[in-house]
Amino acid sequence: MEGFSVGKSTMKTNEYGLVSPLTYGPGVDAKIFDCGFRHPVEKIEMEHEQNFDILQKVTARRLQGIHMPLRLEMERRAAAKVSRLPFLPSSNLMLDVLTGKEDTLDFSDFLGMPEFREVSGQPHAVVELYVGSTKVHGRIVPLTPVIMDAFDIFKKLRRGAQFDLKRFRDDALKFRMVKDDGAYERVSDTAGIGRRKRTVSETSWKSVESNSSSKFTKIDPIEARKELGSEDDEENQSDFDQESDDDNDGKRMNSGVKLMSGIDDIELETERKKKKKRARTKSEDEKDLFAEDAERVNRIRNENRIHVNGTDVPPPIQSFTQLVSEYGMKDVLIKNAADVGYHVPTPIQMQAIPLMLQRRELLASAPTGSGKTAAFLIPLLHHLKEPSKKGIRALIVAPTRELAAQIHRECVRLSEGTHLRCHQLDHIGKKSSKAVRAVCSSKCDLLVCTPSRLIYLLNRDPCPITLKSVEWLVVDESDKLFEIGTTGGFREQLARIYTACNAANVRRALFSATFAFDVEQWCKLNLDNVVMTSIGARNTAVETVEQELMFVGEEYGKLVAFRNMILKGLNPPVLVFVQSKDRAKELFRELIYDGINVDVIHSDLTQLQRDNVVKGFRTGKIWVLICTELMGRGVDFKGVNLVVNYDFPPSTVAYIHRIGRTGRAGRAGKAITYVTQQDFPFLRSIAQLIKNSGGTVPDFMLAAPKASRNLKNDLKRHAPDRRRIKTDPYTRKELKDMRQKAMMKKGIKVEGFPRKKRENVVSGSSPKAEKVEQKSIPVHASKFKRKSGGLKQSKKKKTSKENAKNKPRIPNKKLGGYLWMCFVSYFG
Ligand SMILES: Nc1ncnc2c1ncn2[C@@H]1O[C@H](COP(=O)(O)OP(=O)(O)OP(=O)(O)O)[C@@H](O)[C@H]1O
Repeated sequence: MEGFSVGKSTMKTNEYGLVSPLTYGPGVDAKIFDCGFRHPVEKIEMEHEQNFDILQKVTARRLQGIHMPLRLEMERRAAAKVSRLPFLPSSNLMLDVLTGKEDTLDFSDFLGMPEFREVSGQPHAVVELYVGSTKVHGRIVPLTPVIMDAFDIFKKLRRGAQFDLKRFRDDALKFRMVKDDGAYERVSDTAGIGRRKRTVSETSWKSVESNSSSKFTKIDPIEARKELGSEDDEENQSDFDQESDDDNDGKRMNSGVKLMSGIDDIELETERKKKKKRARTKSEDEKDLFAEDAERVNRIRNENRIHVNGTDVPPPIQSFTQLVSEYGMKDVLIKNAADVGYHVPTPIQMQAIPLMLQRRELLASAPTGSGKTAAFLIPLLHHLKEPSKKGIRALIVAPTRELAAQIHRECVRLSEGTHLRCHQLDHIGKKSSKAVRAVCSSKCDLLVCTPSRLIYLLNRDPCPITLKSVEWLVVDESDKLFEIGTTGGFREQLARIYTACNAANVRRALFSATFAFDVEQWCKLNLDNVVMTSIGARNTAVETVEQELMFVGEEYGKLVAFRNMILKGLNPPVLVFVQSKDRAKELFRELIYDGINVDVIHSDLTQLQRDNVVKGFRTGKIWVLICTELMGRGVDFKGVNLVVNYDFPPSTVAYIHRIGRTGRAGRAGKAITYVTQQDFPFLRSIAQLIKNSGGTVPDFMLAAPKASRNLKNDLKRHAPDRRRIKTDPYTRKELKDMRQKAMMKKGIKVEGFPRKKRENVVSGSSPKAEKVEQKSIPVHASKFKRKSGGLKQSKKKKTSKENAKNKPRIPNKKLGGYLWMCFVSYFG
């Protein structure tokens, strides 16, 4: 690595000895090109001087990860005399721009066809370019002092390029590249432009006369070739030969001069033509190869339904072993992947892995269960290489603890034998876990966590954790983490984490099964040359799942339908989604006596209880797991056969994720969604989604009215009120509560509901608060309070007369009838 200063900034050359231009000056638009491709990698409009920094940043990034040399093309390339861009291995060359004044700008890389010019009495290879709107000439000079004259530079620059001698005839004449009489003379002297070497053409056409066709001195071509010098030299000049030959042909035709005489000359000519043909086929071959390659890449992408949006996207891989040969990945990682059962990459892995290996920032979306976890873990483990004392270098954020635990498990399996330390931030409290201690003492290379836990640590004073050495920030279920919740949501937490990862070289990758518009916009604005990749159509349900919408009438119809399904025969494991933890508990109480192994998971359970339930479900001890949205995303239970949406999902996105718990990794699965009258306003979008993914949906469902945006947003914020899941008789208290609730909903004022907080006359606090207080206050004080009678007074029994007076009317006959029906059906 060699460092040098260009203009105001200092840059380092990479292994190819390349540095991209830094100093173009305000008002010049520049495009950076990757030489393998013709798409501009970046376009920077340089309006201010600060923009140099942007260009420098972009360039620095490119130098880190790109395996191919960079090219820079002036925006006004059309104005330059270039028909085909020469491949420019510009190591050791720089462009000295001659502005006519004293100031000189330095360029280390440029594109343009050089001409020969006399600069300060010396011949130089010069290119024409623009600085701002001013046309200037740049002199190509060696960057470090080496013995290189203008011709050497010229030769080097024009390798692979067409050189138009006709066009640059004046220059060619000036530097005696052609003869005044029209015949061309080849200049192959490496010592200086003025010295000439006799060439085959020269020796053959020793005497060229404008209007004579007879006076030729015959020269032995073999001798001539000997004179010409080494074979190597000739090879180097092949392009030149070709062009000068072209021109020679033209000249000869024009002037009507016969240039050849004798068999040897003919032989020589045939040989030259053959050579020319060979050279042509070579360049054509190259072109064909490039076209073929592009076609092959497109074919692979089409076959796997890979869509990419971004510049300079590497081709997808087709096998994991390709990673070893093309990216130098350690065998152990490939072996670990094979041990886990990953032999062929899934489409998202095919494209996301090479992107991340090239340190590209990306937003990836692929169907549920398509292997996104490995798609980011494999390149992360490759980048981390081996344990380091720097601290956390890769951070993975996931919305739920269960998902974080799952990612951590997979990470541990894939990193076996690498000695990398992967941890999950799980238990934080007085008794911090081993993982937390490791994280706090920088003995962690890769950390998986939920945002809240990380924020908890970051908010501590003194902060026990640093994210300054994070090189990769991966956000799984990115659209969920971008959600703005009622209490601030994940977005704020994510923003905090994002700003805490402030290393200069940090890269970010966002993954999800669903694409959200705001995430996409954010990525475009904030990520560096982001690539967006998606598999198949965006925001669609996974195709391996058979989907069904079942109309069940009213709320109680759901339980009937579920029991019917059990009677017909259940194919466990089954996941049942309800909208809230209360409803999860209710359904659990209903099903527990039905003779099936059922359990429930929700956020009210302790961590240990949640872990045990998940474990039980994974090991097959639990057949039916009732859960909330908590398990809706990311969690990978192998072989779930059926997903039941007991409560209608709040959005199509939630639906996609919920039903994605089945039909994973190409397996088949089934999803049933119960629809009640109440769900009709939200039915249409999901019905349409099912239809689009090949499912059958009754027409009346497709014709359901469209929900307004407000209604949809409301549904996202608050789950709809649903009747309780219950078949055993209601207690008197429950009945009363239900009646009152129904009346409240209709806007009828009900006395005593919701029950007013009974205030203590003395303290002004509620009895509950008082109880807590009483525990902490001294005995004598509590005695005093009780004696004061505040509480007793409020508990004073009402007379039957008062009760009758206060008894609310029951305007809802329907509800009464329904309750009566429940009562009769249960006891009858
Ligand atoms: N290359 C592969 N070959 C075979 N199986 C794979 C491969 N990659 C991943 N899997 C398996 O596919 C299943 C789903 O993977 P993963 O959990 O990463 O999916 P996902 O795309 O993250 O899903 P979700 O969107 O639901 O989070 C896992 O059981 C995993 O072991």
